[in-house]
Amino acid sequence: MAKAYDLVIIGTGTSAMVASQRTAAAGWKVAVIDFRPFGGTCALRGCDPKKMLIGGATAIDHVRRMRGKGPEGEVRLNWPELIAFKRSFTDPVPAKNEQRYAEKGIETFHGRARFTGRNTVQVGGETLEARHIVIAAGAEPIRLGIPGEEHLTTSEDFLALEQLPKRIVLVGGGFIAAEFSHIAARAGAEVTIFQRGPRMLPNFDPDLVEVLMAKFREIGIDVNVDTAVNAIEKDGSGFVVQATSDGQPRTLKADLVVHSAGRAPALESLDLDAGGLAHHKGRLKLNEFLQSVSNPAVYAAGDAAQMGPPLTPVSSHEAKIVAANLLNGTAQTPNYLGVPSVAFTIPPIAAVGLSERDARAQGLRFRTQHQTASEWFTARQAAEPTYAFKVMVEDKTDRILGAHLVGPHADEVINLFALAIRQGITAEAIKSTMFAYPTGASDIGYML
Ligand SMILES: Cc1cc2nc3c(=O)[nH]c(=O)nc-3n(C[C@H](O)[C@H](O)[C@H](O)COP(=O)(O)OP(=O)(O)OC[C@H]3O[C@@H](n4cnc5c(N)ncnc54)[C@H](O)[C@@H]3O)c2cc1C
Ligand SMILES: NC(=O)c1ccc[n+]([C@@H]2O[C@H](COP(=O)([O-])OP(=O)(O)OC[C@H]3O[C@@H](n4cnc5c(N)ncnc54)[C@H](O)[C@@H]3O)[C@@H](O)[C@H]2O)c1
Repeated sequence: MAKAYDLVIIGTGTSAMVASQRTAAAGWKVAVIDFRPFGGTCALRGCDPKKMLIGGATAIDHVRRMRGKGPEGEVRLNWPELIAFKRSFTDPVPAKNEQRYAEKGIETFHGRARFTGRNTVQVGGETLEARHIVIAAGAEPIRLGIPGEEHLTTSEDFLALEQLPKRIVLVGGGFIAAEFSHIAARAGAEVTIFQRGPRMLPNFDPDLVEVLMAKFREIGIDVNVDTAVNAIEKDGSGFVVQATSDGQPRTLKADLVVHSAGRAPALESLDLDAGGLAHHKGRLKLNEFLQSVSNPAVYAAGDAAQMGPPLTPVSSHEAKIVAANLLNGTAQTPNYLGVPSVAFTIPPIAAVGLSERDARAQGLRFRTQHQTASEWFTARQAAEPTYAFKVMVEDKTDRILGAHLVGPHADEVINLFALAIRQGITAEAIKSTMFAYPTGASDIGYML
């Protein structure tokens, strides 16, 4: 006999938590399913544990930058201690999550879910039948289709390493490669990045990435762009990485090879066809309401939906939209205006709104403030010369079209630009705002 629900959600990450709580609060009978410990990527295997490691590495980096300016003596990162500190946060997450679901009357199932019909999913030996199903299954590392890819360490495994090996190769040059390389280099590893694309961090402003690349060089990260990894071979206790760089073969020995070559919606095991769910090239076909185009009972949110950028605040926003559409009728669409993104390198790089290239491609008329600001107080007091910005303001409306920052506090200051872009606050209004001094935000007036 199938168990009956108003809503079954596949996943227990950010999207699932938000959607389940809102619908349960409205009196719906809700169940969530996960085959991993409850809590999802951000809290257990992504943003939060990563930020804890970045915190340790940042402390080391700050002391090193201040050498000869007060702080004295050698500091080094004790990796096992840092990982233990990270675990003090991550270990309690699954039990806390289970408790939150229980308190809200949301039923929980452990196991891999798959569709067996348009309104049914199976988990373990049980069949759950629901008026609606939300796919909040997140993303997983893409398959590279290269020999030896089974030797790759995932981002999940990297964040749980009890010891940090000496020679580390990162395959790919986006968010994960940038962040992990900055952590590992501060911890004393020899780090090499093989990035297939022509530059690192393609989601960020090229001029600011160029400023940040000086930091990669300074801390000894060997960045190879236009370099694709073709094969990974086992070599004793280590590996040999085979790559092609500008058409030339390249070989490198490593103790650890990390997958940082992209993630895609985790849909493979769901049996989408059994659920009557249209899909194309590994993506669900959804309408603007985040609803399946072929089965209106099913919605998706977060990384599994891949409608907006695969970031935690987007997952949360989409889950709110899905919950509203379920509860009040399908009418709301997600709004991706002013979604900030940060790569937590040390220092961080951040972006919100349009890139300069997209603003030009759209034929917009705007002024650009772009400067390397190593001599500004914010940079000097932190002994961090990596400090630059690019901000575009539309001529006609005085609205901010895009803001791009690299340097101390970029990860926090970008939020003020996000607020301005999303709420339509003009450059003049920001300039007339008083910001506490001396803070990262007190530089904003000079960036406009
Ligand atoms: C290393 C790393 C660092 C990141 N750092 C940041 C950051 O700093 N800031 C930021 O905004 N974003 C960051 N992200 C992205 C962010 O973690 C995701 O966008 C977000 O967690 C997605 O949430 P979600 O609810 O859509 O999916 P998830 O949190 O991934 O939840 C999906 C859940 O579904 C489960 N599941 C999958 N398939 C099935 C199935 N068939 N049956 C049952 N359960 C299933 C999975 O086990 C998982 O627990 C990072 C990602 C990674 C990998
Ligand atoms: N701070 C954050 O917000 C944060 C941090 C980590 C991850 N994430 C999320 O997780 C997702 C995945 O991160 P990611 O860094 O794995 O992917 P990414 O999409 O940021 O970068 C992947 C890069 O790998 C390269 N690549 C692909 N195949 C390759 C190969 N065979 N050899 C060499 N290079 C190859 C691509 O050129 C691409 O630039 C991101 O899209 C992001 O949304 C976010």
